Formats: sequence, structure tokens, C-alpha cells
Amino acid sequence: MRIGILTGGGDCPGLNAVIRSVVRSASAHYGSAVIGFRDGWRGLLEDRTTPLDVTAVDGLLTRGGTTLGSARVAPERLRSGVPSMKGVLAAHGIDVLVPIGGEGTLTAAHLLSQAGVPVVGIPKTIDNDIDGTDLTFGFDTAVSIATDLIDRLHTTAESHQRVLLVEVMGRHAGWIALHAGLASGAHLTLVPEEPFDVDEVVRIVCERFDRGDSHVIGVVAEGAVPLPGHMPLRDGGTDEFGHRRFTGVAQQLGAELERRTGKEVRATVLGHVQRGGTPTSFDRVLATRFGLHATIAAHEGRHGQMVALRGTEIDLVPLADAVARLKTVTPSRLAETGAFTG
Ligand SMILES: Nc1ncnc2c1ncn2[C@@H]1O[C@H](COP(=O)(O)OP(=O)(O)O)[C@@H](O)[C@H]1O
Ligand SMILES: O=P(O)(O)OC[C@H]1O[C@](O)(COP(=O)(O)O)[C@@H](O)[C@@H]1O
Ligand SMILES: [Mg+2]
Repeated sequence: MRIGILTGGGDCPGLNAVIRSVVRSASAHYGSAVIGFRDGWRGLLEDRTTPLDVTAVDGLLTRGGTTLGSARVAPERLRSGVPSMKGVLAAHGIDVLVPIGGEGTLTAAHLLSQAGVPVVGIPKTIDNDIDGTDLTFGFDTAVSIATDLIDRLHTTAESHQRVLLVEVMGRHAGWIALHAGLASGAHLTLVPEEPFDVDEVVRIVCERFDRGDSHVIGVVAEGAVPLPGHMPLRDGGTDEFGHRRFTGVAQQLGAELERRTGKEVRATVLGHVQRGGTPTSFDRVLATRFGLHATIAAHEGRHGQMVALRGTEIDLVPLADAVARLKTVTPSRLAETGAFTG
């Protein structure tokens, strides 16, 4: 068998570990070949490939990023390119395509699957917002990095009796904010799922200082928004791929808090450092298991599926179900922060 593989969307730690796992398991268990398409869907549209054998994936387990490269392509270009992508796959004799990506890449994978291409998807994203799987790889690493950095912000905030707002990634889902906030003892966590009440944030800040606490740490997901009418938030419009452009919610909320509380506020945007570097051992294991089970599914003819973590086992879920909705933070998970807020 010949397997095609590509990595799409934002990179994350563990992508290289999956590539290695697919190549190693395809070779060891089935004697199958793996061909990589470069830069996500763009490489498939433009017929840019790289052969992947066991030697080529040597050392990839621990390396961050993706050796195949990743890129975004306007969804319209992708939809109109389905016939030519099928042509490229046929020309390379690809039996099964294994796209590794977030909800966007997996939506495109579903599109190809519906067009008759045998596909087995693998969910990646630091955002952990893919439905049908308990976790995506990359998330644990991002939370670990964010937690470590927030721990460091506690000490400098204490020294200066400041409010420190930490902006973490999370476009539609606040999983990183929720977990990094709980892990680092944040006093306040704001997520995209629940527009925040600025009066309530002001109250929490004032209360902490009034009772003699030295500082405030607030974790703010980049996609968090205020309740309508509470404070202005600049509109950045959308980019060419349909993604909302963020304008720095932590910094804007910080200015509002300084004005209303009289306290010194600093905003720190963690940004792409959350996506860089080597994966945690948890993500290495999850990525390796996803790669192995995707390879098995590909050889067993279980197509139109995505590998998924359910409890401790790796399962398959229909791609159609996985991309039907995003997995966002539930009100009950958010309510768990209540006892630790303020
Ligand atoms: N609705 C869609 N239909 C077809 N292709 C899509 C769709 N959404 C995303 N894609 C393709 O998948 C790529 C990656 O999606 P994106 O949302 O940027 O990242 P991720 O896969 O990490 O969620 C996009 O650049 C685009 O080529
Ligand atoms: O690197 P870019 O293109 O600025 O994208 C940033 C976005 O990508 C992410 O890091 C990961 O999102 P995806 O996994 O969906 O690509 C988001 O948290 C963030 O909003
Ligand atoms: Mg995504």
C-alpha cells in the first residue's frame, strides 16, 4: 500500500511524532510506503511531494513543528481543486490519504472523503477543540508551556502589586486558558465561550487588593470578548482564510482596568511560544498512538474516519461527526473555576 500524508493548519508539537509513527508502523507492520505532501493542502494541489522512509523520520519523535511544512489555503481554492487533487493522488498511486490537522484540515479531509478519496484523519491542535476525541495532541504541551510562564508572572506581579493579564491562544475554545489557569492558580479566567462582565472583573480585582492580596493574575483567551456594551474591543476584521483577526483583548481590558481600578496593569501575550519546541511525553505518546492506529485503519479499509482518544483507548469516529461542531468549554467545566476565582 502507498499512504499519502500531510499536515495542515497551525503547527503544533507532536506533528513530527505522528509522521514518524505512520512511517514506522506502515513499514514495520505492512511493508507499506509513505509519501509526504509538502505544506498541507497546498502541496497536494501543486503536486509537491517528499518520500518518507524510516531513515527520513529518524529523530522526529522529539522535534517540534512539522518536517512536511504547513500552510493555509483559501477554502474556495481547495473546494474547486478536488478533481486536480484526486488526479495527483492517482498519479502517485496513493491508496489512502492521512491528513493531520485541526477542524479546518479535517473539514477538507471530509470533503475529499465525500468525493470518493479513502481518507483517515488525525486530529491535532493546541486548541483541543476537535469534537469526538477527548484530547488532541499539542494541547498538553501548550498548557505546560503556558503554566510555566504564568508561574513566572506570579512572582513579578507580587513584587510590584500589579494586575497581570496573560493572553493565551484559543480562537473559539478556551481550553488552554481553562487548564493553564487552573494549573497556575490564576485568580480570573476569561474564555471565548462566555462573554465577560467587565464590572465583575473590576470587582474581583478591587476585592483582592482590598483584602490585602498582593497581586492579580488573569488568564485571557485571545478569543474572549466583553459582554455587549461593557467596553469597546477593536474589530480586526477577518483574514483571507476567513479567520477573525485578533486585536489584543488582554491589552485593551488592561487599559480599562487601570482606568477603573487605579491599579497598575500589564498585559503579556504568550503567542506562538505556546506552539513551539519539543512535545511533552504525554503528547509524544498520544501522537505515536494516533499515527499507529491511523495506519492500521488505513490498511483495514476503515476510511472516512478520524482516530480519536476515548478514555485511555484509541477509537475511530466518522469524519462527518468530528467536523460537525467544535468542542468548546462547557458551562460546567467553566463553573469549576468558581472556587478559585478572586
Ligand atoms: N470549510 C472548509 N472547506 C474546505 N477547506 C477548508 C475549510 N476550512 C479549512 N479548510 C482548509 O484547511 C486548511 C487548514 O484549516 P485551518 O482552519 O487554517 O487550520 P486547522 O486545520 O488547524 O483548523 C485551510 O487553509 C483550508 O485550506
Ligand atoms: O499561527 P497563526 O496563523 O497566526 O494562527 C494562530 C491560531 O492558530 C492556533 O495556534 C491553532 O489553531 P489551529 O490548530 O486550528 O490551526 C490558534 O490557537 C491560534 O488562534
Ligand atoms: Mg482550528
